[in-house]
Amino acid sequence: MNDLAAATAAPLTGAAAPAKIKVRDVHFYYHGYHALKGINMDIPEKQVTAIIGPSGCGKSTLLRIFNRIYAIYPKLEAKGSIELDGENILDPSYSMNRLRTKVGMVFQKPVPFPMTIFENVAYGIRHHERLSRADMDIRVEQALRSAALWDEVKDKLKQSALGLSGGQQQRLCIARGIALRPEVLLLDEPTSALDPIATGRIEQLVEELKHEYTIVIVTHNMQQAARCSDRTAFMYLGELIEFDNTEKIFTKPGKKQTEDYITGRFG
Ligand SMILES: Nc1ncnc2c1ncn2[C@@H]1O[C@H](COP(=O)(O)OP(=O)(O)OP(=O)(O)O)[C@@H](O)[C@H]1O
Repeated sequence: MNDLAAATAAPLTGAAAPAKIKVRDVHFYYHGYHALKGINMDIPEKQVTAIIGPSGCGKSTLLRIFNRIYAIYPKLEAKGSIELDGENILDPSYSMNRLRTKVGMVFQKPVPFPMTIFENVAYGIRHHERLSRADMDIRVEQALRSAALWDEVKDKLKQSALGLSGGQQQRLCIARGIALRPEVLLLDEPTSALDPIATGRIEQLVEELKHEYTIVIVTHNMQQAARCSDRTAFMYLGELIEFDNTEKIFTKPGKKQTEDYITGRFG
């Protein structure tokens, strides 16, 4: 195969992993404001994809489309298609309930519910499934273990989640997301409210979770993207400028705008 044929045959990701999510010509409008302009990308399965770029470039908007959270607000509109395992999640016939079980989301600021640690995790499960008490205990323990929080909370499951530290609260929110057994985990600046030790713990957790989940993380922190992602997408003014292996983006970016951003010349 010559170079041109090889390049044509290669998936958009250029990565070995198959695409879990295929984004095709996605545009997004906030009351007419054109916030995303024709995004095309393949998010590889069971890898970590980081989205970076200056403030206001559309990172969070793109992430939020992956679970259609914008649909709860009137007059916000997405065009194009986002295929999750081959089905377009932007199609209104794709049920929100189904999407919630497949795609979990963790926000910038951990917001535990004002209830016990156990109930924080069990609450979402009850919405989707009927489990016996024993099965629920097992599910909650599994989720807390996966979020690397079990050992710290196993003796105080009946205490309020509001008494946990910020880093523990964020891991609890991750446990809450994992409890529904999603396939994709969206993390919107999950460590920006945390100290360096708690941040390190979450980054380590992301590294562990990627063996089971497809992870997309929005971060302002370029070192974080470099440390914990396999692929990095650089966005600017609503456009996807470059999307490649993280190492390449940070050592040999293909576009000048990417280079200017990662070398701190703007942003
Ligand atoms: N609810 C909204 N209504 C109107 N415009 C919005 C709304 N949310 C975001 N925008 C605009 O859409 C653009 C993209 O915003 P978005 O929050 O996705 O950027 P971002 O890259 O995540 O920024 P940051 O890094 O500051 O969080 C910005 O110009 C922003 O002002």
